[in-house]
Amino acid sequence: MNDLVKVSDLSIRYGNKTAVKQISFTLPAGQIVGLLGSNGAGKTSLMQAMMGLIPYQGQIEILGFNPQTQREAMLEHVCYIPDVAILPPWIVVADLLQLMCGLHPKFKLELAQQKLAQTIIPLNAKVKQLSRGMIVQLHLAIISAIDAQLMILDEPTLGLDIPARKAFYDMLINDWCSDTRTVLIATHQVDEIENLLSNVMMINHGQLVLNESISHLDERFIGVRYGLDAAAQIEAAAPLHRFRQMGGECAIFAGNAPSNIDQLGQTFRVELADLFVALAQPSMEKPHATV
Ligand SMILES: Nc1ncnc2c1ncn2[C@@H]1O[C@H](COP(=O)(O)OP(=O)(O)OP(=O)(O)O)[C@@H](O)[C@H]1O
Repeated sequence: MNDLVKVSDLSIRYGNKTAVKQISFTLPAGQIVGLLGSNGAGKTSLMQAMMGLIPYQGQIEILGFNPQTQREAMLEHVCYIPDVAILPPWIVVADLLQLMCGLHPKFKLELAQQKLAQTIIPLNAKVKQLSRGMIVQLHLAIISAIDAQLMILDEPTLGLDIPARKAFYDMLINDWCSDTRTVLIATHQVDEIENLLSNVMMINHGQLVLNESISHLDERFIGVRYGLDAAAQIEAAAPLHRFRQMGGECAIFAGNAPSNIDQLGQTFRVELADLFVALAQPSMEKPHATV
């Protein structure tokens, strides 16, 4: 498989603080990968290291380039957007497009203009005169006109309302993603991206606690809603996580579900948000959850 990203044994330190601890993973082409983790888990640090913006220990290869020593060449094929919801309010749309030509070598001005022509955004408007939804459309026109192979988005929909967030992801998937491109998205909005992702990575306290394709999650994790009569058996089977939902007790198992789980209660597919909570618990001991 064609791996666009290879990370091995990556650690990131800020003084005495270790933000990312010896993580390894690869990202093949054609994936939409969600990078999930609690506040301070290490998502931004990982992305910044991948972009060669901060020092790190270990190996990172982005499209065959070393981000530390070959950053300029790497950036011709990669697009990193720390926060797409922020554009300078004073800038005129047409000038922004021109600015982008200087900022990214693979920015296709004509393509961005075509995309904008499909919206009601006037080229002579200032960003501050646009509605939030229009600003999202402007961002999307810019992003989808970047002919990169790897897109790295850090909290792309921060501050946007629900329709604008949905529009952002719809257009990202429809207009930018392809079999040869991969996008890595760090977000806290687990629910809204669950159905878009091909893969999910979860970081907890700088460690990679999950790296899995969405299609395989069902094979690895199962949930069960159970009554009081089954509580002792569920507890004895050491679930990864237990929680209450709609007045019922629920448990999540990771590969160690009791063989008679169907008889203990009603089984269900584990949602990413619940898995996230399960794997992001303060306890670092997760005997059944392996990457
Ligand atoms: N420049 C810095 N100097 C010192 N410590 C830092 C610096 N940047 C990040 N950290 C620390 O590294 C850890 C990881 O931070 P990081 O920003 O990568 O997390 P994150 O997962 O992106 O968090 P959030 O979801 O809150 O944005 C945190 O403990 C943070 O305090």
